[in-house]
Amino acid sequence: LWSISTKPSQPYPPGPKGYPIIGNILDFPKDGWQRAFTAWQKDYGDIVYVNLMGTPFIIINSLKIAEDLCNKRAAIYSNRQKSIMMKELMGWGWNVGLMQPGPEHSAIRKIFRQNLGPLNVPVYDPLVMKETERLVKTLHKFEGDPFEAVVHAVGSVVITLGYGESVNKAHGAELTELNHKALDLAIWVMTRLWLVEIFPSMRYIPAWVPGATFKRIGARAEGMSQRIYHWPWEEARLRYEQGSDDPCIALEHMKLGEELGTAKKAVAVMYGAGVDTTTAVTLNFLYAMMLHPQAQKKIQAEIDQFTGGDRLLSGADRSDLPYADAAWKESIRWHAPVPLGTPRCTSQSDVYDGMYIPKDAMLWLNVALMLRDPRTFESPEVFQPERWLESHNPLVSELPDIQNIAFGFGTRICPGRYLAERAGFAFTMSLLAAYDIVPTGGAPVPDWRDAVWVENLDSRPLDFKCAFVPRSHLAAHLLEH
Ligand code: HEM
Repeated sequence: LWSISTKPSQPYPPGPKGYPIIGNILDFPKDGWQRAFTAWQKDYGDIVYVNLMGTPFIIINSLKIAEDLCNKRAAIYSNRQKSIMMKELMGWGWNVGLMQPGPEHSAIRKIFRQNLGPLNVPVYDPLVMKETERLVKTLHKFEGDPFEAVVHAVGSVVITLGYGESVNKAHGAELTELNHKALDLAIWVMTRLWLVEIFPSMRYIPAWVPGATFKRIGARAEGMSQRIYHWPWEEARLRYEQGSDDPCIALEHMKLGEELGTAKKAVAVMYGAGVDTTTAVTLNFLYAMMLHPQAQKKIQAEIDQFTGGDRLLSGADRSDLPYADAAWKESIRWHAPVPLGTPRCTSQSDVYDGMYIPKDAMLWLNVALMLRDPRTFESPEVFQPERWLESHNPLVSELPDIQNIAFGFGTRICPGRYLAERAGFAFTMSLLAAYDIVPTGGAPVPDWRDAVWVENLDSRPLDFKCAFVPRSHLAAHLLEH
């Protein structure tokens, strides 16, 4: 009776048929969600509905629909999932990425706008360049997976920016390890279905009850998430009280003595939200370079002509390097660093194009598909920086802004996007200024059609290895000084 009386008058969006009660549980992929969602687009179209034991999932496969819902109807489509597992049991409630819109979310976004907005981010160039130089030196004649070196560079920028250089020096390595352990667990939890989300009263089951593994996972995660939240802030506060003047976002707010709780939440989320993502975008670019030596050569020629080949590149140089700028954009388009964005949730029911979207539906934005959509990009599977240059593509002004897709939409768009792009550009272009990026052991360049990436919330090349072969005196010169 309940099901008949609550049946909407409009149809749900199309999707796999499913079964009574369990819905589409049997159709739903255990992993590789982005690939499965993309395959469903062929069968069901740009908006797909699946029901997982009462939890509705809406999958958006087109940029126009994503913009219509997340930008034009932001009041309905800007919530996050009310995850009992993540927020209550695992202690991530302080994480702005999981908060519902409201005064606290807006106050934290304001802190990000002030500190990570496009006008302020260039202020951090000296810090970014210090880490760029260290990265270039670390990778001198290196052969293998550059992941560790890149994570270290991005992590140092983010921790120093948030808590100051002395906290990074003293605790950076430990903080990095803690964040990675906590995030690995959080991502594992977020990409699985938990019965406690469907039957919320299960959260009161004591942890010792056989089968209550979710409670034991929650307790383990809570210890880590609370330590990420409190410990580095307390370290920064200690230094502030001892009279340190180590510039960072935490210290600025301590000096002002206001919004401390809000600033603490803003700074605490920066590592988790910013490091793996910025590392992914940097590695994806290096991978694209290894697979496309012609594009690599063109960037290097442009850099050499601009700098004379004797200095590193910063974000400030981007406007003077049109081909490098185009290649950077193209690498984000070619492989989305966060292929499914961060899922949203509807705050109320809605009707879109005659289709019924229920309240509390989870909205998955298939960003990777939007960036390779043949309706928007010609030959989307081909890595082609020229598509972003007016000299080669007279229709360039009709292409969408890559930032407004890869970094999300509307009021929840990534607040770290300017920092991520500025640091990523400096790292990658400086590496190209110093090195040729080639396969290890003199192997031939693999066919780009065989490129594979890790399928996770953020996505980087799978089993990536390359060699950094000095191509100028730049790296040797840096190592001497
Ligand atoms: C290439 C690097 C990055 C990518 C691809 C990326 C991507 C994203 C995406 C797709 C979202 C979800 C947006 C939405 O729901 O529409 C997001 C949210 C977020 N990002 Fe980033 N991000 C990156 C780097 C960073 C950095 C460096 C920081 C901070 C230092 C950061 C902080 C955040 C925060 C706090 C949120 C949550 C915003 C909210 O829910 O209101 N991100 N990011």
